[in-house]
Amino acid sequence: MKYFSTNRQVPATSFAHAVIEGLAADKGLFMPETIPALSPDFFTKLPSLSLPEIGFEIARNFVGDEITESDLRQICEEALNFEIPLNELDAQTHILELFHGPTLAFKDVGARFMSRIMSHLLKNETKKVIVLAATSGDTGSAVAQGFYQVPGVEVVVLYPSGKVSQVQEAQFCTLGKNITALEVTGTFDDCQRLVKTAFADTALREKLYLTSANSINIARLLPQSFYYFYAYQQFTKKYKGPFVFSIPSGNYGNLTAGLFSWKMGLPIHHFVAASNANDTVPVYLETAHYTAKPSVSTLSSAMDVGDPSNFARMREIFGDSWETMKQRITGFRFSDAETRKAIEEVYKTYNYLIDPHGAVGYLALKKYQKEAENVPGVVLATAHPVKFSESVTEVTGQQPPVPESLAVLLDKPKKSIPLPDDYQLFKEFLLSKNS
Ligand SMILES: N[C@@H](CCOP(=O)(O)O)C(=O)O
Repeated sequence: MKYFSTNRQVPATSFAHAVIEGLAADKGLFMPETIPALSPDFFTKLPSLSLPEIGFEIARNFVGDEITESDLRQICEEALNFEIPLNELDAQTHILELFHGPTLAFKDVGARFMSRIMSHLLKNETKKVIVLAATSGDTGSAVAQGFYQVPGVEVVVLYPSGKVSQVQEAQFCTLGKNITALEVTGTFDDCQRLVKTAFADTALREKLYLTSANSINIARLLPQSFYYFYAYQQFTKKYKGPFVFSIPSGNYGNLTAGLFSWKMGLPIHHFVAASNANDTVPVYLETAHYTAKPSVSTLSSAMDVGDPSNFARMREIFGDSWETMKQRITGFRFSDAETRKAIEEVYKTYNYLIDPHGAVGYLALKKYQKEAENVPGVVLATAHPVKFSESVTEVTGQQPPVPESLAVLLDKPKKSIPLPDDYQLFKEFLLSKNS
């Protein structure tokens, strides 16, 4: 399988090269030349496959012979070693709990898979690799955890100062060793821009071995498709007929991974893109105009993205046709006041604590069911409520229990380096890592 850049200014390349490069030199995102339709045989055996087996069956189509089957199987087994239960609130409302991994967010799936793939591909590399991750909260935690103490790898996490939760900050600012957190004066989009500028800086890349751990990296994105199959498997054990996925969206990696699953043949009826005030994609779906805008701070802060990277991949999937995209995806936006009300409603109706991102997903599902079609839906619950304890407790009066592993981090001193939103300063910092 070859991978091309969405900007089409560089030649198509191998899986290994696309993963190690992260972002193409022309600032495009790597896409597989085809998204293969999975065989009827795969769908026949899907009901009895475990999550790691699903991961292996999917990944082998994208990896080809660049990693042996036994190594790929082992990577899937190690990376996907936690539960992703589908919780039924009622027949119309299902919650896919993606937050049972080590950092309590859906990013654990992608980051654990990617860190193992990268370690495998780089096992004979002698140069130090610098993994860059821009984060609005969850990616930083999962990537830091995934690469912590991996020999030969330095992780640099850029996050917007004051715009992530206390728990998220503790997860990537207390580890030390090969993990450095840069606290940027700016927004997530500023962090993402700094990272993308570094990738396009050929002089810098001649000196440093850089790669990306955001969903711009195909090895971070691909595993996010695994759980759509897993959710489908669980859902269809009990229900027949069409259902939709409602996806809390920021950088749109999660929704793009869902589109990959659909292209691979998973019968997903429709996608609901659930957004907060950072509604660039819902506005596009309504108007056919994509206009990146500065992100604004909201309660669902991990989704505070004004210029989502994966929109370039979404465009590719739909052949740049707005009409076709809009037939498959409906976008909604919700305010913080609505999000708070949804957290309260879910708690009072179902005795279930949902975090602000899941709450936006819940709202979008309910709106879709009311305004478009009343089919059952699966909301992707992207983060554990304890990661957003402040708002969940304030609204419900219930404090989500703090797992022991997290309590330990919360007691540790925060280590971060302040960084103005200035590319030259960022570059100097990166160069200093080379010494
Ligand atoms: N919501 C993200 C922002 C980065 O998204 P990614 O999926 O591209 O890594 C976060 O929590 O950091």
